[in-house]
Amino acid sequence: MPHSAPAPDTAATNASWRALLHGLPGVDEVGARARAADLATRSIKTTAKAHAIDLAIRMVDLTTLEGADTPGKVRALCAKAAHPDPADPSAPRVAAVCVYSDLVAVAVEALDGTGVGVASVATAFPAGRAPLEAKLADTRRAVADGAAEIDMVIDRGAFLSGDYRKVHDEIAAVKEACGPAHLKVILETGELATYDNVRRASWLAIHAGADFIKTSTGKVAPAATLPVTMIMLEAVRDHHAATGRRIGVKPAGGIRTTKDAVRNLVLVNEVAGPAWLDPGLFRLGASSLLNDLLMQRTKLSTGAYPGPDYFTLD
Ligand SMILES: O=C[C@H](O)COP(=O)(O)O
Repeated sequence: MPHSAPAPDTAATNASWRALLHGLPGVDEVGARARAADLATRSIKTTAKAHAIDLAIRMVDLTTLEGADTPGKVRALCAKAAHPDPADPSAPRVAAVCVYSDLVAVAVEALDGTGVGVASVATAFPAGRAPLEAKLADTRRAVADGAAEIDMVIDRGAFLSGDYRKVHDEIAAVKEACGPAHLKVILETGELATYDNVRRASWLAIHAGADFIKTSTGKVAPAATLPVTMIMLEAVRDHHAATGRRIGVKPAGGIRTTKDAVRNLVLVNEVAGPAWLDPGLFRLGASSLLNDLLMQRTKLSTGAYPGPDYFTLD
């Protein structure tokens, strides 16, 4: 059954948003967990695995979002993003480096000419508790400093109170402030309580102008679980079927191993379809996944794991 419906017009009342979102089909929670678990057991052949690892590397948003981040740490991360394996130039670069907005200019300079994008979290990440004007100023600053992608958080308090119009209008305002930059909308699914809410928030974000929907900030558990990513993939699949427009998906938070990455790729292929097996439509937000992908890549090509100090720390 399609999980999409025509969006209300821009003047829609909160009641009409509520009627539409609560009119979406409910998620069978047990069935969703079982399907995601079943897909997670699929194995892939060695040749496909080499391809999957390189694709996963190209999909990584290499992330550092710590209070202790420094320009030096961001420059080191950028060097790694552009040349993940200095001993093997065939290793692909990652999609983007993701940093706080005050470090965007540092990342933009460090990545100039590399083809790696700069993404910035914004809108009072991770809690999103600030007046809209502050969120818009944060967004505009990141874009002015050169961020090509903005990762915003939704107002979970408003969403859980049923104030869907507020959530929608805030996303739409941030989208406008983004100008040419792509907008990823973080749902923080670990705070949304139910899979039905994950589906509703996905739908709301898509209709408010999201270019990507993203699971989590990485600061709240559970983060990017397979059932949640599956529900979000269903939403973008159904939106595409209804409108012809493709929205991207970004699981983020707790994705640490090649096995995690491959499971996500299987899910993408099976649920949204092969068109989404592209960094333009699927990203893996992760601070410490890249090293494992590089280790497994080296193992596949040489037959042996590199030593523990071979790759620089994520
Ligand atoms: O957006 C990405 C997340 O903040 C990264 O979370 P992680 O440190 O669990 O990989």
